[in-house]
Amino acid sequence: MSEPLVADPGAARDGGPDRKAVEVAVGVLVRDDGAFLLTSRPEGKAYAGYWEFPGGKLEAGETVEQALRRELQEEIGITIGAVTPWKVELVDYPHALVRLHFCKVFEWSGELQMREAQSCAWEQLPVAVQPVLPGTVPVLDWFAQERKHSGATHFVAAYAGS
Ligand SMILES: Nc1nc2c([nH]c(=O)n2[C@@H]2O[C@H](COP(=O)(O)OP(=O)(O)OP(=O)(O)O)[C@@H](O)[C@H]2O)c(=O)[nH]1
Repeated sequence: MSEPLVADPGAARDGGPDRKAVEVAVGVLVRDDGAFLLTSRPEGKAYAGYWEFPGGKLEAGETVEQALRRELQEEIGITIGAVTPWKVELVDYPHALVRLHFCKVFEWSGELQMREAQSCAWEQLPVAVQPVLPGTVPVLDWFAQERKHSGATHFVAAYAGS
């Protein structure tokens, strides 16, 4: 009998026995005109300068909704209303295996304040800011499907090296 290629298929799917997925709550804020909010990752974090949807890791004992409320208050200074779970995506980065819980948010109060010195942009498809974080790209595809948008969803920076 041949050896199984994978001793624990579940572990392999999650990136290996030592790689437990980090749960992340991500907020997709959508304005009445359909524009959605992207923020740039602050200096000092992995993928600094890449554009993403605001959010962050769940702390011990938190639900996705609780984490999202806390993160959006901490990072961009707003108090969110109802949270609508949208999609869940597992992304295997060199620095981490993350499970992204994308939630739509249509109501919030307070002025946007970039408390971690990020930049922010209200975007439509195709997204004008770049580079976009790899884990963000599928979200743009989901928007494209919902909105029957064809063509590019974002732009990829040309190689600037010599
Ligand atoms: N917030 C956010 N994180 C994302 C997105 N897409 C994506 O792959 N990620 C990944 O999910 C993880 C979120 O971690 P984070 O660093 O933003 O969370 P955090 O604020 O709790 O971080 P900290 O503990 O370093 O302060 C990162 O590995 C990030 O690369 C996204 O659209 N938004």
